[in-house]
Amino acid sequence: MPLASKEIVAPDVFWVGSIDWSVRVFHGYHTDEGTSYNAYLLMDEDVTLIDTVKQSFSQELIERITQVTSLDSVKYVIMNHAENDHSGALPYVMTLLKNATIVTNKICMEHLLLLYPELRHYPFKIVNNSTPLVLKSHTIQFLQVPMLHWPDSMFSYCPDINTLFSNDGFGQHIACSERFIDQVPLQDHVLRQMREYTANILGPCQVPLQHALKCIESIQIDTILTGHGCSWRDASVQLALSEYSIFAQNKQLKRKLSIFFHSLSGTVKRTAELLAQQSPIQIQMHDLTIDDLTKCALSAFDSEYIAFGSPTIYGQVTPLVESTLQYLLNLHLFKSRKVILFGTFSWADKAVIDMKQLIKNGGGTVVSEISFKLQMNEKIKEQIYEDFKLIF
Ligand SMILES: Cc1cc2nc3c(=O)[nH]c(=O)nc-3n(C[C@H](O)[C@H](O)[C@H](O)COP(=O)(O)O)c2cc1C
Repeated sequence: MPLASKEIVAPDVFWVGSIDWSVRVFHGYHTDEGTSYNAYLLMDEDVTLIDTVKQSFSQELIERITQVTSLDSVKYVIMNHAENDHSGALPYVMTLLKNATIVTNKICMEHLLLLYPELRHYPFKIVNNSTPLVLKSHTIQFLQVPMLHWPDSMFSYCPDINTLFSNDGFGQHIACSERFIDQVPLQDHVLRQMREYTANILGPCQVPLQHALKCIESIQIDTILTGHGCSWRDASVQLALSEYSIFAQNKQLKRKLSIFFHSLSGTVKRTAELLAQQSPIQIQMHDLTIDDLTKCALSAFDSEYIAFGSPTIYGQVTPLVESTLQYLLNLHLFKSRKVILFGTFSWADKAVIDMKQLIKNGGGTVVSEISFKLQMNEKIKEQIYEDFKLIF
């Protein structure tokens, strides 16, 4: 059966990826809506496969390729990044693509050979920004975008069709039957998923992102074909670029307060609710016993204000608060944010002290500390009121 025509995603380019409808956790990231592993086949006399899929979808990838062309006609397999969601199928695929050479950068080749030693039996062609791959009727240029989000990450760009193969760049974890954002009824939803992906995967990558945007600013892009989720074409290309540009400059911050708390018997929870009541700005509330880290990162992503609350338990902040706080710190999500800490104790406050230390180590700015013994009183309420007058 030939591949459906909707899988022609750019002139001479077929989508040959896989949709993972049921994956819900992806290296710790909660993929509530599944994801896709997008691979592409560029039809030329020198047929070129761009990226592969997760190992469990290897056979599906082969079937899709054979719906378009013979396996023997594939001459190159470009690997833009070595992580297993893009490379897992590569060892199997190479056993069947008898005439193919793996095309990638030096770091990516090193990663691939460490992950899959059997690949040493196949030819590699090492490329960089100044060594394009010249096919019979197309040229592919390579743009190294290190740390977006691994040191080996690169974009491939085909100027003949103004198409950027962006791998993890501009992606989102969504499983859907549409290939482009303009085919999806709720485009805001795709943007939200892209922000969630950005917060959780690219959080610490603002500088590499600035570099990547600089690399592509002078090239004509009609289509961005991503490694996950929906791709971008025509007018939506600008939307994708402007989303990334906003994040690269940390301009996504809004007047919003994200409150994260853990409460064993309700005191900290009641305090969180009081903060929400007093706040003159939009609130997002996260009970850490319910909300996962992925959602917490998305919430913090565009919040100018972040509040964390914990009781002192066994002489310290609770592990749940500590790990969430550390996760957000690792993703640089305290950068330029104002932080409010609140906690309760029975005999010696330590939770607020611990949280403050963590935030100080991570370069955040604490603007208010609220700590009280067992029960909130009028004096504490007054402090919150006064602090909020100054903060907001
Ligand atoms: C298992 C347990 C351990 C606790 N350990 C401490 C502690 O080490 N130091 C302290 O001052 N209070 C300790 N407390 C008291 C709590 O910090 C206090 O009751 C707090 O107000 C509880 O907040 P919550 O109602 O939001 O859970 C402990 C309470 C529990 C239940």
